[in-house]
Amino acid sequence: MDADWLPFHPAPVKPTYQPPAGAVDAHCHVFGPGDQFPFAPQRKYTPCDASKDQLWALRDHLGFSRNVIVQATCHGADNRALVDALEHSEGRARGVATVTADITSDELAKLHAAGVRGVRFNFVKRLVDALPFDSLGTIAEKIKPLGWHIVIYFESQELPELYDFFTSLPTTVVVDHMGRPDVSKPVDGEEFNLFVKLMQENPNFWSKVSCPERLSLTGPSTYDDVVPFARRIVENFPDRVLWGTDWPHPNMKSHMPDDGELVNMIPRIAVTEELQRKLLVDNPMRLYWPEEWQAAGNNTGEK
Ligand SMILES: O=C(O)c1cc(C(=O)O)oc(=O)c1
Repeated sequence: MDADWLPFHPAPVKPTYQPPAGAVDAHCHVFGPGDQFPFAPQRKYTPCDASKDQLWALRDHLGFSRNVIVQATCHGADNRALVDALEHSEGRARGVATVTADITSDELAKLHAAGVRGVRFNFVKRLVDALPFDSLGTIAEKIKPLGWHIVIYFESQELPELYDFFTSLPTTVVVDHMGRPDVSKPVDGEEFNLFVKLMQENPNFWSKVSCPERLSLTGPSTYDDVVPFARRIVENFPDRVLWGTDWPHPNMKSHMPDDGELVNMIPRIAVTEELQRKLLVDNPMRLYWPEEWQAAGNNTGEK
């Protein structure tokens, strides 16, 4: 692991906020273990191991029922650690993979059988060698028949340039971490308004209201400065938001968040029980477990 790597919190508090039954942690990762699932040669960081069993223990401790595991860039397009976790989740985890443009329909079918429902593309320059413009179009066409969605990770200052490209994507698109707003800027200022416009004018766009620990400038005691940004998204787009811990919090340099305290923030960003239920249960179930959601008598609605 890198010399300056901060490992995840060893003993998060038991949250005082109790999530609704069936809550989904819709953004988390597994790392390795490296001796079983080696990290990618082209990775930009070498993390600590963070295994599936440690993830399940955290899920139970926090009062959650399910996980959506997102392929971390340190594993590149080698999805073996992700697939292994999904296959040992007893149906309680779905995945978002990273694939290359030459992926075959057989390989996609295998990922689907394991529980993958989306592909992730990274536009954060410190995490990748090249931005995935060319491959994204090809891959989008390949995944469309499977009903998968695209997850994109980018930083707010890049959005003006990427806007037209993103809005041309043909599937449901999920944005990681609210498009990483600069929370020192006004919540109703030009920069965040552009992200709100993206969500407003493109009903196929969803947002994760995650990662206060990455975005906050005021720091870990309350992450107060992130709350108005997350609330604005939750209240304007209650049916298109997801929440996740981001465990094991790759590349945190300033501090390591307590995952229990992150859960305690949820009622501050989704302030009614109805908003909390949509954020933590209805929305992730519709997107990741639609058959089960429908079989239980719910409407799958617009994805
Ligand atoms: O900001 C990050 O460093 C980061 C990295 C990764 C990854 O390496 O996959 O995923 C995240 O959600 C966030």
